[in-house]
Amino acid sequence: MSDLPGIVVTGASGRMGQMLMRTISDSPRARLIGALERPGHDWIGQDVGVAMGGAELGIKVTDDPLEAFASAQAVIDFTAPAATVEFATITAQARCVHVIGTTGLSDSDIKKLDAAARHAVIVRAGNMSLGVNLLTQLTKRVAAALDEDFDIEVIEAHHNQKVDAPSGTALMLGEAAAEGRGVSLDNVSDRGRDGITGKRERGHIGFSAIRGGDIVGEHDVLFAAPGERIVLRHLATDRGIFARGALKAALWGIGRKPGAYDMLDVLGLNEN
Ligand SMILES: NC(=O)C1=CN([C@@H]2O[C@H](COP(=O)(O)OP(=O)(O)OC[C@H]3O[C@@H](n4cnc5c(N)ncnc54)[C@H](OP(=O)(O)O)[C@@H]3O)[C@@H](O)[C@H]2O)C=CC1
Ligand SMILES: O=C(O)C1=N[C@H](C(=O)O)C[C@H](O)C1
Repeated sequence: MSDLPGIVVTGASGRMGQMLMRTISDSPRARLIGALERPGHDWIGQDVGVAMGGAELGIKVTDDPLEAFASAQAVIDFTAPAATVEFATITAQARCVHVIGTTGLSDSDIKKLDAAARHAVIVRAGNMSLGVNLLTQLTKRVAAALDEDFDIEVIEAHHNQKVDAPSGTALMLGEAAAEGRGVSLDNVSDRGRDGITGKRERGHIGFSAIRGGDIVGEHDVLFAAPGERIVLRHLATDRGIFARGALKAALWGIGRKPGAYDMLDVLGLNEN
């Protein structure tokens, strides 16, 4: 039996679930030991390799998180807010690393995750790619360097199956811009403009969301002033960037002290 760290993937049949399982199975540094789906899903009881249309992997998809997490060193979770909050109480009991890519979490969900992080390592980010995490640092620096003559707008585009808006990444970029300006995003955020909205307020940070086709994920941070514009842009063309980031986070978290971490910690980009 291999002594590589054992990893469980939740939301196994999802776009990210399948990408994660392929990434882990191909990695020389980790092994896939479990795959979880919701009760009643067609994949329950099937071999996960076969369910994905490939060769047998010797792992049956389960709907029992307690059983699946018991022997895992890490759980990688890209599902939905209610599921992620439920899983966090179980990963905390099992003392395994919980890597969370799920977006659309409410403030109250995040409070519950922070409570679980008192007992277990949680690494959470709305985007696990190196490029976006670097872009948050650039956004913060540009926002700090410019005054409020520059209106900041975050524009994102995603596939037509995405259920939350603004995207987790757009919110990370908005937070970074607000931090650079020394303000709280909650006080300056403009979301979902429609109708007679009145003029744009100086100092506010706007968000716009496009949904269509199979767009993997595109984000612009626009700094617009009279006579000039700066655009910081990230284009994701392959979900492998998120899966590789999540696996890196899982391996980084093993053996670390309990706490709430993000990808800046994992990538060594944290300036604080
Ligand atoms: N942080 C990052 O880098 C990234 C984050 N994401 C985020 O990850 C999440 C998933 O995205 P994506 O893979 O595209 O979405 P999908 O809808 O393709 O996959 C989500 C999966 O989770 C499953 N699921 C939901 N609830 C449960 C549950 N209680 N138990 C087990 N499985 C459950 C769903 O099952 P069912 O279909 O039956 O509901 C589905 O298979 C989203 O929040 C997205 O924004 C995505 C890409 C990158
Ligand atoms: O749902 C997606 O697909 C993505 N979600 C994340 C987000 O909300 O920012 C990350 C990435 O953009 C893809």
